[in-house]
Amino acid sequence: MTWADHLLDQVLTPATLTLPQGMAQAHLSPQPSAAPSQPRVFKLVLLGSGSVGKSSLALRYVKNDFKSILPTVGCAFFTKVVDLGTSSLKLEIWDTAGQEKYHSVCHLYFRGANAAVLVYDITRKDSFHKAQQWLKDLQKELQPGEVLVMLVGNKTDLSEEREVTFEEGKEFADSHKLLFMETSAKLNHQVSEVFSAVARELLQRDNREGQAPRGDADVALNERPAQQAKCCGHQWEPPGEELVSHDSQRVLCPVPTHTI
Ligand SMILES: Nc1nc2c(ncn2[C@@H]2O[C@H](COP(=O)(O)OP(=O)(O)OP(=O)(O)O)[C@@H](O)[C@H]2O)c(=O)[nH]1
Repeated sequence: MTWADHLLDQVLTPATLTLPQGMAQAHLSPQPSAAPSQPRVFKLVLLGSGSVGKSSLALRYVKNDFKSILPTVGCAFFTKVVDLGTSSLKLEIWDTAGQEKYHSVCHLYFRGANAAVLVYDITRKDSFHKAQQWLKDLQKELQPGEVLVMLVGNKTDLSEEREVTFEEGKEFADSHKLLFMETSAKLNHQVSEVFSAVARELLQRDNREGQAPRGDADVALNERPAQQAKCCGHQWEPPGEELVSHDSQRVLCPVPTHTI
């Protein structure tokens, strides 16, 4: 049995969906669209190799914290309301597992995304190449322009070990019309700027195109066509009973490994 099969087995067993204590459960019945007074909701997915700092960026942004985190299994889920002055929106941040053994599972999470942040570690060339591979995967599975993509080179505090120059990152981003920034989750350098830039661009696009956002995670997971995905020979459907959604909380979905 491969790791992906093993993970899917866990996903298909509702008993494994242990919810962190003290968190309310939100049932996955279809939700009405957000009322006009509610902030618009956008789904952002973090993609990239293992250990590049995806969870650390999310944790820094949502909780302004930096600490040792176990590798993500499956996906972790955060929400944050972003105040952009004249308007605000709610970002649902899906933090995917970067280890290669979870690669096929991660594809399940970028369905329905409004934005993807491709993260690499500036001290690891291989992670830069992997971010490029993720872009190809996104292009294969999504319509052009369907998802806003930002490239992020993390760990600028380790600049003496740098293997990817700023110019290389910028050049790749420009040639593919991606937003680009370098960050340090450790030093809290440019982290909120990444998410704010994505949020601002999403709002502008949404206003420009007059397109309704896809709604919150609960709704997204109940959209049958998006929900059904073939992976490793399985026809996969999320358990569908429960998903915890709490502002500024990290929730593991669907297979819990650790909570923050
Ligand atoms: N020096 C430095 N270390 C960082 C930074 N961001 C993350 N790290 C460290 O890099 C390691 C991996 O960080 P994670 O946030 O777990 O990486 P990830 O991409 O979520 O990893 P997976 O869950 O395996 O996909 C941890 O030891 C972090 O403390 C950073 O900006 N600078």
